[in-house]
Amino acid sequence: MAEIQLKSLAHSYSSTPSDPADYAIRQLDHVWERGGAYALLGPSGCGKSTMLNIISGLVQPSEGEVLFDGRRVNEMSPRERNIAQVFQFPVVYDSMTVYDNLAFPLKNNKMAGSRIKARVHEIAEVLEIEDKLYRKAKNLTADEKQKVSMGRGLVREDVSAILFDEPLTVIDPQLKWRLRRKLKQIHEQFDITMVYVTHDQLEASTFADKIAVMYDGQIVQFGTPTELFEQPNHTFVGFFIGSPGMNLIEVKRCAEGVCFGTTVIPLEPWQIDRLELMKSANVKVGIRPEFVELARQPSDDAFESEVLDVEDLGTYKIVTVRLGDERLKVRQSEEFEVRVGGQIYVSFPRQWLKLYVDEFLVQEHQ
Ligand SMILES: Nc1ncnc2c1ncn2[C@@H]1O[C@H](COP(=O)(O)OP(=O)(O)OP(=O)(O)O)[C@@H](O)[C@H]1O
Repeated sequence: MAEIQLKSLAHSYSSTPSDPADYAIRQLDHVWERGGAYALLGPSGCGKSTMLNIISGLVQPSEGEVLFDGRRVNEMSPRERNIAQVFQFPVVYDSMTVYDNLAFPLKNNKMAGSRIKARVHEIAEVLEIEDKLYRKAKNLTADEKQKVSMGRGLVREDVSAILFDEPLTVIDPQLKWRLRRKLKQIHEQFDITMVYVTHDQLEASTFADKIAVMYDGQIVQFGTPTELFEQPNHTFVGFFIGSPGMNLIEVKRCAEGVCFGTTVIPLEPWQIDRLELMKSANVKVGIRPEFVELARQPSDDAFESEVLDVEDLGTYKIVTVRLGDERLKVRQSEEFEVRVGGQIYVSFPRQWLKLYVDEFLVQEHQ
């Protein structure tokens, strides 16, 4: 397994890129550490597959370097890089048995017969396809074929990394959860560098120790699921992670902090200091629905608002309130009694109120 470093990497599918929008990957530096379990999370078209294909060597980056353990691999073929890649749809040899499909990459590497047998059985057991080993792949269901496809990647002990490109798309929803857990277990057992591409936050956080969130060809944040939730570095991370996503309000500077309409939101002194140094007019505040507080009685730091909607989700409620012209989502416990059309008082605990300038988080220590 290897540490994978992307150095000043950028990629455009156009031969004459002239502005940032022509790039599928905008210039970035990133390190996937040796043995880590990572997810690459982002919406359709943000550049996830392009990044994976650059790592595996299927795509040559137009700028920058790919280094495995410090060694440049740009000129190396996928085979020379020794990367296993599992795609969205199964890649199996239909006419071969499951056993032969799994043994194929090992035979290619001239592994001894007895070791091949042991390894194929080990992986088949982990993936729960031992009873299918001597069936022809063409007779398997789509789920089973994808398990074989994953097994073909996992079976190789010597790989630099395993890259998964939305591997559970064809898998039945019931099985998806189990397979995700399985992959995590396999990672713990074999300690291989794994990068898992997905647009599903749940899939990313069950599999990965750290998640790289991609947006518009950039990695906007690389952190643990908790960091992405509690301290989103970019408004996109706030919006994309969480259900519902972060409340984001466009604001203007004013004496005590920032304001929208007649609502003034006080800021911490360090936030005011930082804001003074920044010229941009693109200023937002963000707060997650989980951290907004609601009360039936007024208080000094609460704003009067109207309840627009209550969505009961069984174990909790999502309350929509109107504050000025803004609509905010608030997550409340099932027991919290609230009536549509009623008055309610909203407050924003300071530690959870985030300030964004040009979509990036303003931090105390930058
Ligand atoms: N072979 C190609 N030629 C030209 N443009 C491409 C090619 N492959 C991808 N793109 C473009 O590059 C951008 C990034 O695509 P990419 O497939 O890497 O994103 P993604 O995040 O993996 O999306 P998805 O989840 O839909 O697969 C998109 O605008 C896409 O249209």
